Amino acid sequence: MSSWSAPVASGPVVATVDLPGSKSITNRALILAALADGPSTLSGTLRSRDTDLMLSGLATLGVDVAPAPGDPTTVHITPGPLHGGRVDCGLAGTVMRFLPPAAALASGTVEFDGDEQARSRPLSTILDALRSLGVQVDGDALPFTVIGGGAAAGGEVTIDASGSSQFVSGLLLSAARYDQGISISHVGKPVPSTPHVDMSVQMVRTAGVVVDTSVADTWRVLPGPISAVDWQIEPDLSNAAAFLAAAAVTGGTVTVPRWPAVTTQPGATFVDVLHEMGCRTELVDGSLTVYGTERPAGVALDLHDIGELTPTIAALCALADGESVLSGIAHLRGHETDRLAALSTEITALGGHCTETADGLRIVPATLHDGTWHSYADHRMATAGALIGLVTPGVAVDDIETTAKTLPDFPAMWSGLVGVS
Ligand SMILES: O=C(O)C1=C[C@@H](OP(=O)(O)O)[C@@H](O)[C@H](O)C1
Ligand SMILES: C=C(OP(=O)(O)O)C(=O)O
Repeated sequence: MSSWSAPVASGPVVATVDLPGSKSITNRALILAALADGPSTLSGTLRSRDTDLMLSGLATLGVDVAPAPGDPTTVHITPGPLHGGRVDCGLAGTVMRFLPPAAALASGTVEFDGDEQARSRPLSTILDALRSLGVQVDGDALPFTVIGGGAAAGGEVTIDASGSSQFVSGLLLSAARYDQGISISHVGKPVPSTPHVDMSVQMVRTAGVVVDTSVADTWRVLPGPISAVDWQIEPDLSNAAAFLAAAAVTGGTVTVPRWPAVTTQPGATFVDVLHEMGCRTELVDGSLTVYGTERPAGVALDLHDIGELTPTIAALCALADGESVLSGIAHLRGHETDRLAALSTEITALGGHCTETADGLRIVPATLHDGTWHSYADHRMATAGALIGLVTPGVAVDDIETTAKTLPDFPAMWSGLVGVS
């Protein structure tokens, strides 16, 4: 496994970083385009491991996927009759949870598998939901099989989506194409990452689908066509977080252009986190600029809605000038890796104090030292290690290549922050 010496900033980082498309928006747009009533074009498409797995999965099932010559971020999607095939989900939650409800509409058997590490990610909630909606599914985790009958009944289903918002989103995205639509009711502890559910609702509505959300924790999707839409994908604001954090830990200035004025991306909330830590931000002409302080302040934050930002925020907390408590994120144990265990192990190994609580982390800053930061095949663990290494000489991040899950250019972009090419 590779070892990447994290670049060290010799002073405040001053940079402008233009981020590629959002993983979450790209993979939703791809499902909707594949099930639409005509061809669609995606512009600003993220091309990364997670989104390329979605493109390949759809192509395997009979969708015509055509990147524009010379511009891989413009992708033409022409729906076709779906048939059976083998889908590799890698470690992508959006592929393993969004594609099975679409596969249920195929004529044929669709076999799903993924990385070894993906086999322990929670899936039974959505597979049980499909079974109760009239779909034949063998298995409760990867690998599993969906035996598509060319159509699916749909109807009402009650699920406990407290383990992942993606269970709700996966059903929402394909629901209109089920004979009776799907009415999803959630019963259990609160659904995490609700901005991601809002993103799904907003995008299916943009595609002309009727969704009734007037009852709390219930999403009633009426049956009907999904309209073809030419999707313009926003930059990935969750990937932006690590770069903005570079300003926070070096007292620098980082600007991200094309920052959407209105968005459902949870990454937008990172601005509030930075304010809480003592940074200043400014949105001018569509560009967001963060002005860092010398040392961010410790914080007490409930991250239930923005769990995917936790590795970046935890790294900031390890470099802060006071204790932090991050809560509401028990579900992160089912992310790419058990992120609570991984963060506490790695921060502690570099001399910090980070302990797991029942639903989060307690981080007491200490002077960090050199050492190896392990990534656990988790892109956001890798970027968190890079952030700590930016101000801690001698940090080597193993498997930095895992950032290709959502940002293949991360090592070069990060080195660019300190002027190393
Ligand atoms: O729907 C999505 O695009 C996502 C939903 C969230 O999943 P969880 O609700 O499982 O945290 C988030 O963490 C993930 O990175 C992307
Ligand atoms: C949790 C994440 O990914 P996934 O879509 O694989 O769940 C993430 O990107 O932080």
